[in-house]
Amino acid sequence: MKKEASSLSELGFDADTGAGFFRQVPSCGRDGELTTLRRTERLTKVSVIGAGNVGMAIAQTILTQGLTDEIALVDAEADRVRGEMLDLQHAAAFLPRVRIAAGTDVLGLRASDLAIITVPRERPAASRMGQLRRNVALLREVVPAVAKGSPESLLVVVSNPVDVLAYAAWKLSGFPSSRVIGSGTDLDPARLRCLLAEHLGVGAQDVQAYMVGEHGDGALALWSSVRVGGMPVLSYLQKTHSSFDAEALEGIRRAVVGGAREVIGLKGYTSWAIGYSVAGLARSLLRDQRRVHSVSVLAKGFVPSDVHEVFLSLPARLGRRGVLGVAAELELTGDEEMTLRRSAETLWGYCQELEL
Ligand SMILES: NC(=O)c1ccc[n+]([C@@H]2O[C@H](COP(=O)([O-])OP(=O)(O)OC[C@H]3O[C@@H](n4cnc5c(N)ncnc54)[C@H](O)[C@@H]3O)[C@@H](O)[C@H]2O)c1
Repeated sequence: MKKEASSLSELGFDADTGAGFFRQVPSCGRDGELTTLRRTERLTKVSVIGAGNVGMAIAQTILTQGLTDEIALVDAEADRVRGEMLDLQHAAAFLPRVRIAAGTDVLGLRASDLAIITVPRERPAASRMGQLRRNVALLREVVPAVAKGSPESLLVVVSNPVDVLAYAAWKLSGFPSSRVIGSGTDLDPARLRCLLAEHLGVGAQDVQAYMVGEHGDGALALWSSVRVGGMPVLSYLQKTHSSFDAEALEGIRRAVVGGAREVIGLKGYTSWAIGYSVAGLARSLLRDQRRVHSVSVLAKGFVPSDVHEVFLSLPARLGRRGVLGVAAELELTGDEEMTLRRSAETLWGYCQELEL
């Protein structure tokens, strides 16, 4: 495919960066000399590895929310990633200045503050373990390269199965666990919040709800955390709904965790909601917001289990240095505690088989 120029220097103009267009201020270094900038002047860089449906939804949400000065896209498909870069650059013309670059080589990535992993493509496999081995084989290429080029970076893993892949990324990066996060169940309560917001006639942002555990079918709703304006929603539903029981709650939970499957069945993939979820994580991390998100973190010592080193979603405080803390106590029923323990043990089985 014929490539059009993406910069004036590609059309034969000297690289200028405004040197002649503006008069130089004596005390200020030349544009482009980013390595000489003091720490307080340094720009923020987010890298997105995998410029598919999910990677691009994340990149565009981060762009429109003004969370970074630079976005680097990496994808194995050269035309696709260049097309996405150009499209996003044109979109950026409507927004405050952000540099957008793209390439096919993860090894070319340098000095990211946050690297977001959304590879590979989800493809059916004969078994869950088969799929895991295939995905981990790819992470073996990608993660060490990211860690080499951006040794101080925070790492957010979005690829599924996210809990096991976050564990793999932690092992393969050699980073402290506080700098490796799986997007986990941050997204999972979105549908619960939408359903409750509609039922109660409020905005979904006013519905506070957390889910924990394994992302997907095994996610547990922390019912006691579901509140609107500080009011407990569960006791309200109990009072107003005649056949309200554990089964009704499980029905809601299943509808919530099945939400993504329904979207995939209808449009082939999910993108917008995960885009907003991960942009929210990026904001908390890069802007040191110290907000609490339910994300996949090293759960050692935090879940009722003897097994070690699994990544599971728990409410965690996120800031510029990554995971700053994990919920010390969860209000779980005996059954929920059992489910969490079972998830931890199953995930640990997979992690051990991967021999990382
Ligand atoms: N955690 C969550 O809540 C959540 C939600 C949605 C999707 N996902 C996961 O996100 C992942 C991506 O989904 P998608 O719909 O964007 O898939 P996609 O196929 O649209 O995008 C994947 C991209 O990865 C690229 N890629 C593959 N191998 C590569 C390599 N070696 N180097 C660089 N790029 C490579 C492909 O070219 C493709 O563009 C899947 O694992 C999916 O399950 C997670």
